[in-house]
Amino acid sequence: LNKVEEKELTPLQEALSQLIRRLQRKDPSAFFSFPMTDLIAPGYSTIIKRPMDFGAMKEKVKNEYYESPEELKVDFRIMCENAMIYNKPETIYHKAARKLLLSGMKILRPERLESLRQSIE
Ligand SMILES: CC(=O)c1cc(-c2ccccn2)c2ncccn12
Repeated sequence: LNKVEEKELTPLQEALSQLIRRLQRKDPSAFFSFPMTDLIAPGYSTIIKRPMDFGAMKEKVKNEYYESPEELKVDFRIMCENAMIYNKPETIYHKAARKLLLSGMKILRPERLESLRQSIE
């Protein structure tokens, strides 16, 4: 290990990081990379009770917050649903969120998470 203690990732952290990489490829405009601010989204913090973004998910993986891939799936769904709540249906953000949710649910489908969990037990 070099001076700055480089922590090895656990198998779960490796698997979750790979899932996030796959999910982020479905957000080419990076609409979901960073938390919303009331500056770019007026009233966001009063309307959305559980803000979530890919950066926050990566931080939770790093801090070993997630104990299973299913917990990551919950945050992913919240992130997409937040955008479909805050943004009107005709906006690019609402449409991007709906599309991202659909493609994400394929990546995170139960069978895949099952076999992933078995592979790291
Ligand atoms: C995801 C979302 O709700 C969102 C992302 C963005 C956004 C805006 C610029 C760059 C990246 N993401 C945004 N802007 C205004 C209102 C809502 N949004």
